[in-house]
Amino acid sequence: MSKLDEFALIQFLNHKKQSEELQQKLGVIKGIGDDAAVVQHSPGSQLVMTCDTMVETIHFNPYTMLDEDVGYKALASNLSDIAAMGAVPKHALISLSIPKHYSSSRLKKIYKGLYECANEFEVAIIGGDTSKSPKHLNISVTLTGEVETNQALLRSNAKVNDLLFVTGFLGCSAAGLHYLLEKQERHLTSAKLSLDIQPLVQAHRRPIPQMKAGRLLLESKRCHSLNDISDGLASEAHEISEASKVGILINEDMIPIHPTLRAYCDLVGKSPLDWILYGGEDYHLLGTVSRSNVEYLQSRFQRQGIPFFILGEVIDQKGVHIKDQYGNIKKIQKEGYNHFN
Ligand SMILES: Nc1ncnc2c1ncn2[C@@H]1O[C@H](COP(=O)(O)OP(=O)(O)O)[C@@H](O)[C@H]1O
Ligand SMILES: Cc1ncc(C[n+]2csc(CCOP(=O)(O)OP(=O)(O)O)c2C)c(N)n1
Ligand SMILES: [Mg+2]
Ligand SMILES: [Mg+2]
Ligand SMILES: [Mg+2]
Repeated sequence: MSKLDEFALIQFLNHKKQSEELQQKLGVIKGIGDDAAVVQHSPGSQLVMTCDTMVETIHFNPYTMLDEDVGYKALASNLSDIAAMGAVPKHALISLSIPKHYSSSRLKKIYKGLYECANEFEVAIIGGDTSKSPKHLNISVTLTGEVETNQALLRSNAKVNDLLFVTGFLGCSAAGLHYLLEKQERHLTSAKLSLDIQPLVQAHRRPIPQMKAGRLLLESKRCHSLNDISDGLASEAHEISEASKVGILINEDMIPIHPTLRAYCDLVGKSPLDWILYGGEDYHLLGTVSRSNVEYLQSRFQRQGIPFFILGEVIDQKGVHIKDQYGNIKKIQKEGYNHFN
């Protein structure tokens, strides 16, 4: 038996299992292979659909997350995929599998966090499903969104000579996770955290889906490709590179490093670059834009108070490459968070 690999498995499960005709007949504009699917809806708009799961022990445990955070992040991670299409979120269905030992007060806390996120980003929770689980809690969210016809921002449109941008600091969530796993204290509240660690833990527990940035990018009509960062910069850059059949060159000197991340890395002897490239769960948007449109987008983002960092470019040599401070270029592998690895 060969070993499981997440990306190979998804490819295998879905490779030519349905005819193009059937998908076309059912209005599929973009099926498997992006942050969300796009299907024909009404004349002016298309429906966007995504689902993501959080599993206790894999995505969270009592040392890393409070119950409210689990609910909040389960929806926030789905919102991030809707943002990565440039779409507006609409309706959500929640599926819960609950082990016997969970109390109703814990579930109420999970739902408190879930509704907090839903109300903040104007998502209607319209249903779901509930079952018992043998051991661990599992929360799955299916989220819909709406986008103007044929305007969804795909991974597959990056053009050689584009510049690569990101909408915020990376690596903070992975550093926050590292801190929480080392600390080994159950249900650690934010009030008990020192100020210098709070931004990292907050980035891990309460990621902010980049809804405004996604819409700004779509409405500007100047963004070529877009992806959200759930598995790390390296992995998501590879996804753009593969889908667009181009290469990506990241300039190490241009990668923004949050001062709190730098300070924490100095303290624990870790490299910020490792967490930035391979950590994941940042939920910022990574995309490409032609050089002539960078200034325009930079000023639009600045006016909205949203970060917009240029960190590389699109090249015609396949793969993802990184240039260090001495000008040396090396290839980076598609590593990062991969279930089963
Ligand atoms: N079990 C599955 N069956 C069918 N499609 C899947 C399955 N798991 C993932 N996919 C599809 O594979 C693509 C990649 O999924 P994923 O890596 O989870 O994306 P993301 O990181 O944006 O959430 C998406 O288009 C998703 O819908
Ligand atoms: C206890 C614990 N261990 C490890 C992690 C790290 N982790 C788990 S899943 C994941 C990647 C994101 O989740 P995934 O299910 O791959 O989401 P998707 O890419 O489908 O959006 C990371 C970095 C964590 N969040 N919690
Ligand atoms: Mg995604
Ligand atoms: Mg997913
Ligand atoms: Mg993933």
